[in-house]
This record gives sequence, structure tokens and C-alpha cells, in this order.
Amino acid sequence: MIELRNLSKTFSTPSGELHAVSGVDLTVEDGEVFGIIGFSGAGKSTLVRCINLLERPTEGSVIVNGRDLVALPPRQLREARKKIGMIFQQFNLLQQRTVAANVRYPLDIAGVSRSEADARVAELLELVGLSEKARSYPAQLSGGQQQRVAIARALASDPDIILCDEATSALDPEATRSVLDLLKELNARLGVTVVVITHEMKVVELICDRVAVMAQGRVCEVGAVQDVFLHPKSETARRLVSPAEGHLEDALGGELPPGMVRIAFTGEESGDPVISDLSLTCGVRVSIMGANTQDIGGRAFGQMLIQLPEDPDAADRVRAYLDGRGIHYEEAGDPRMPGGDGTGTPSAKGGERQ
Ligand SMILES: Nc1ncnc2c1ncn2[C@@H]1O[C@H](COP(=O)(O)OP(=O)(O)OP(=O)(O)O)[C@@H](O)[C@H]1O
Repeated sequence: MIELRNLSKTFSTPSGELHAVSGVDLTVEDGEVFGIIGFSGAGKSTLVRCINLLERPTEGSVIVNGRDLVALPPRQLREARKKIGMIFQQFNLLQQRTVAANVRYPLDIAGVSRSEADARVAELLELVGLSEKARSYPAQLSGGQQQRVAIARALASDPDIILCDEATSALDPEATRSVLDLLKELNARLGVTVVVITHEMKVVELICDRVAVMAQGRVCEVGAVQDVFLHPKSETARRLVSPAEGHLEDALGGELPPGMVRIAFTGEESGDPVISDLSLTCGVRVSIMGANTQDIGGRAFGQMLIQLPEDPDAADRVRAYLDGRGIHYEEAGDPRMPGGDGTGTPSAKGGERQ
């Protein structure tokens, strides 16, 4: 288990003190795939680097498997760190060494015998599906393959935890998917706890069990991925889940007009037929104001922002239709603004079905 208690990290910069992480309390359970999401500069990387003390916190504790890393003497800290692997956006492989030599590197440092290291490298490369690339150099591999090498290297010391700092941000969608699938598989097979730092909600949706949302160095929301996806409570979560809503809000000076509704698709429905069927059934026209849905095999995933008709009866018919089909929706916009429900909770009808 990872327990961060009142964790803060302040940097001294020429323009003064910069509070990159402020008073974070967070618990990651054993065997979880845990996401930390936020926009650029939110403090995600600093926070994750505090977990293995690549950054030493200015204040607070980092308790891993019951021991506060901050309080450990250097030798014990080195031992504890071996149980925390890390992968990075730019892979950080040694370019002059082969794939096998990269994976072997931590084993050499740990003084593992040659024959044992050979066997372990072969096993790890097989685990990440790269046995036939053992003699290749990183530059001869695709980005996705290089990240697999980095994962194999991170696994070499048999860690309990793998920290992933924007591990798929430099990859195309296909490679992203395959690296995330691999991490999920390793989590299931080896029971390794995975902490994923990302600015992409898609990454969180694909592999995480729970997610913490960060803004300005603080955690503003923590919850099961499904809950945060369907009912984002913080401004940051709402903008990450439904970017179109944020863009529209900005364009309109911070407030959305009444009658705008955010529909969440979680794979049960296909987005376009829902909207056309809704129009036909309710006899109304709805405007799609924005969407970040993806159709995968005829099923939609993501969020769609629609404008309900001005006529209250027609708008009620649309809400009744969505309720009747069990489609999750919430009134869009910042609930703290005039016209919102002021609570950040799901609207009276929508969204409470699940
Ligand atoms: N070594 C450092 N010295 C000074 N300031 C730093 C240092 N590292 C990070 N910061 C600052 O701390 C804040 C948080 O940075 P951090 O990289 O943790 O955010 P992030 O959410 O990971 O963003 P990104 O996704 O852009 O990396 C930023 O304002 C950043 O400029």
C-alpha cells in the first residue's frame, strides 16, 4: 500500500517559492491500477516522483508497505526503492546498449550472477512480447516497443509498484493501447500495483480502477473511474471528462446557457443512433454542441454535450427519453454558477440510475 500523508513539495525558483504539491493525502491499495490525472503543471510528475523519492518532499510522509521512506536511512531507502519500478514518457533507455542489455542493467547493478541474469532477461522479454528483439538497439524499435523494453527493465527487480509518468504520451493510439493492455495484464498476472500519471481521461478509462484529479498541486477529487466519469464534481474533472464543455464555457465567458446536458456513453449505446432516435421519438431537434465520443465496434464511449429545446415540455420529453433508456446525463456547466444545482451532484433525474 502507498500512503501519502500531508505531502508537499516546494521548489525555490528565481521568482520565489513554487508550491508544486501542497498537502496531498492519498492512499493507493495493493494491486490497484491508480490514475493521477490533471492538466499540465498540476503537479502530477512531482507527486509521483515523491513516491520513490526521486524528489524529496518538503513536508509529509510517503509510507510504502508500512514504512515511511522519508525517514529511512540511505541503505534501507535504496532497498525499498528497488521495489518501486518507474517508466517515463521518453522511455529513458540506454541507446548504445541492446534491448537485452537494457533490461539486464538493474540486474548487473544488483550483482545478480550472469546465468541468473540471462534467464531473467529472457523471461522478462518474453513477458513483454519482445524475445526476438533481444539483440536490437532501442533506435531500431518503435516507440511502443521501446516502452515495452522500459517496462521489462522496470520489472527486473521484481517490484511491488510500477510508477508510469505519462508513459503513453509519446505514442500513437495503437501503441498506447498495446502498452496499456500490457500494464493491465501485468497488474492482473503479477499483482503489481500500477500508478499512472496522465493528462488523458482515455488512459484512465482504459486501465485504472480509481483516479485522483489534481489541480494546482492539490487533489481535488478521488473516486472510482466510473463515478468520476459519470459524475465529475470538480471543475478540473469536468473539463477533463468533457473537454467540449470547457471550450464552450471559455468561449461564452465562463457560463453555459440553461438546458445544456452532458450525456455519458459507457459502451452500451451507439452515440449517433441515440441522438437521431431521440429526435424522432420526442419530435424535437437537439443540437450537438460538442462530443468526444469514440465508436468502438458500434458502441460509444465518451461524452456528448447537447442543447435541449427551449420549450420546457419538449425538454422534459428528452429527459424522460434519456431516463427511459437508462442513459446517463447531467446538467452541464459549473454547478456553482447561477443556473446550476449548486451541489455538483447528479441532476434529479439523470445519472442516478447507476
Ligand atoms: N525542479 C523544478 N524546479 C522548479 N519548478 C519545478 C520543478 N519541477 C517542477 N516544477 C514546477 O512545479 C509545477 C508542477 O510541475 P509538474 O511537472 O509536477 O506538473 P505536471 O502536472 O506533471 O505537468 P506536466 O504534465 O506538464 O509535466 C510546475 O509549475 C513546474 O514548473
